[in-house]
Amino acid sequence: MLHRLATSLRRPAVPLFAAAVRCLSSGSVDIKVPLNFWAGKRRTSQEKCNKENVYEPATGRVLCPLEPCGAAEVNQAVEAAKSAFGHWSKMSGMERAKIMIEAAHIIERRREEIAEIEVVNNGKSITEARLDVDSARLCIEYYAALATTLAGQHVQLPGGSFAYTRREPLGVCVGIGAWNYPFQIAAWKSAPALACGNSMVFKPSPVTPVTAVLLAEIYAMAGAPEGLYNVVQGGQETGSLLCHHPDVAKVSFTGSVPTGKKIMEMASKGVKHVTLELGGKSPLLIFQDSDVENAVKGALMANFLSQGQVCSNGTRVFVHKDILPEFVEEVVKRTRAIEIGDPLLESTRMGALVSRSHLERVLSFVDQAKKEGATVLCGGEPFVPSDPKLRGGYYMTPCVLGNCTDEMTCVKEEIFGPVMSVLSFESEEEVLLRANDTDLGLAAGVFTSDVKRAHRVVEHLKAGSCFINNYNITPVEVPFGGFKMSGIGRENGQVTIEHYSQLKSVYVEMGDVDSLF
Ligand SMILES: NC(=O)c1ccc[n+]([C@@H]2O[C@H](COP(=O)([O-])OP(=O)(O)OC[C@H]3O[C@@H](n4cnc5c(N)ncnc54)[C@H](O)[C@@H]3O)[C@@H](O)[C@H]2O)c1
Ligand SMILES: C[N+](C)(C)CCCC=O
Repeated sequence: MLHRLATSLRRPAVPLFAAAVRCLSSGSVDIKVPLNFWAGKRRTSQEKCNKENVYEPATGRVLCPLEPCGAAEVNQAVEAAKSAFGHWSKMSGMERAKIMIEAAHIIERRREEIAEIEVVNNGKSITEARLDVDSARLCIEYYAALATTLAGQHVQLPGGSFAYTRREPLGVCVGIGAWNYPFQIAAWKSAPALACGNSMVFKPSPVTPVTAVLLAEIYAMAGAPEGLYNVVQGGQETGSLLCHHPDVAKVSFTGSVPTGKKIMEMASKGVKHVTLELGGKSPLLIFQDSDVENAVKGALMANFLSQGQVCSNGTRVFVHKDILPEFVEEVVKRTRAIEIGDPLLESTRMGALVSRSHLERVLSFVDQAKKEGATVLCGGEPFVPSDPKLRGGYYMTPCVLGNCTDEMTCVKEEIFGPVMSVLSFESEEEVLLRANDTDLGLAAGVFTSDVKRAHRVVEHLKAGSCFINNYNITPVEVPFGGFKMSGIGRENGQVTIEHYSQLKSVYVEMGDVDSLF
């Protein structure tokens, strides 16, 4: 039975999964239910350390306290996952798929409610949050379908002997998420893990702890065994307990490069499998033969989704010098027109950044850019909406920086906010060298109407996800992940099955043992 999230409010209390109608408004939600979940139930943590508040970015109000899990709770969650693994891993792919498809149906029916809660906790616009929920659902549907196809190989050997391979699950997998796509990340990790027969303990970012628990309730409602997908809340201490836990077989992490390195180090102690989805500073190359209207739209998609807090963002926008004035005029015009404000309103296109400290960090990058000689072509200022209830929210105007050079901090470092740096280039050879001059390699894009140039350029770009004449589209059928320091492993697509399973080879002798001894 679903818990009632929310909401002793200034308005009537609303059960989370009450009805598929719009029910929340910014500034009206208090979360009163526990956010940890294991062995089929929401749980309160007994841990006394590291308590912190969870905020609503749109208003700056406290939503709830975060109750982090300590060693005792982490052990209970892992124990629950171990127990579920025993049962789940023995089910057929068809049986697992049935439950996952049911979970996807629940998500489809509850789309609006899940999206609203995501907005309240994350600050992104409701329009984007709905698309994130759709991506989560599609991912679960996709891996449910793949679960039914998991199979091994038969290999004929001399004398009638043979071998076969079995694709087996890893065991208890840990997922650790970032705050920019809380529900989507939880689904992108759990769907392939569960499809392969694993169980999962997921730790969301302490900044956005709310919607991963909804996913736990959804899997439970769909008929998953108790303990199949569990949620423990907390920050680095809880994450570290999970990474070191001897009963954990794999850690799948989404977050920053520095934390990713620590995760890999911790996992290496137990020789655990890792997937690392890390940061980026991706280039977008716009050639003189581009359709400029589409290139401008692509640059906006590459920079301003989720208030610019997207790992794959193409924040280094290289524009051929012949079309630079035309491009800049149009991109600035459209950036100025982006409607900022209450993320729960349909008309809003940019909501609030995730936290006060993150907003200040992003604004400090704009100040630094000015000091280093970049020109602010628009935005880059704190924004205070006229609605009094939003005055404490974490808003800024989306920013386009001109006159940028490769050495500037804004061009070198991941800002993770709505700040686009525009650079000029003259030749394909030159721009490729500059585009690849980074330790990161998550994504890259190219706009051109020359099909040969498009493929030639993509071949030379050192990035895991490349876009031709579009940007930041991530269909769940297509693998997603980074080159270089942007990560290890992939999410989505068929290949991810290999990252959540292991092969067993079985040799079968049909004759006598031919012993050398
Ligand atoms: N490649 C991708 O798919 C992808 C997607 C989203 C975000 N990101 C990256 O994530 C970053 C922003 O997210 P963030 O600020 O939440 O990242 P972060 O690295 O600060 O935190 C990510 C998660 O790791 C946990 N964590 C922190 N220290 C830990 C430790 N020592 N042991 C175990 N867990 C620990 C955090 O609590 C959080 O859940 C950006 O760099 C962005 O590019 C990457
Ligand atoms: C769906 N997006 C916008 C491509 C985001 C992918 C996940 C990275 O932060």
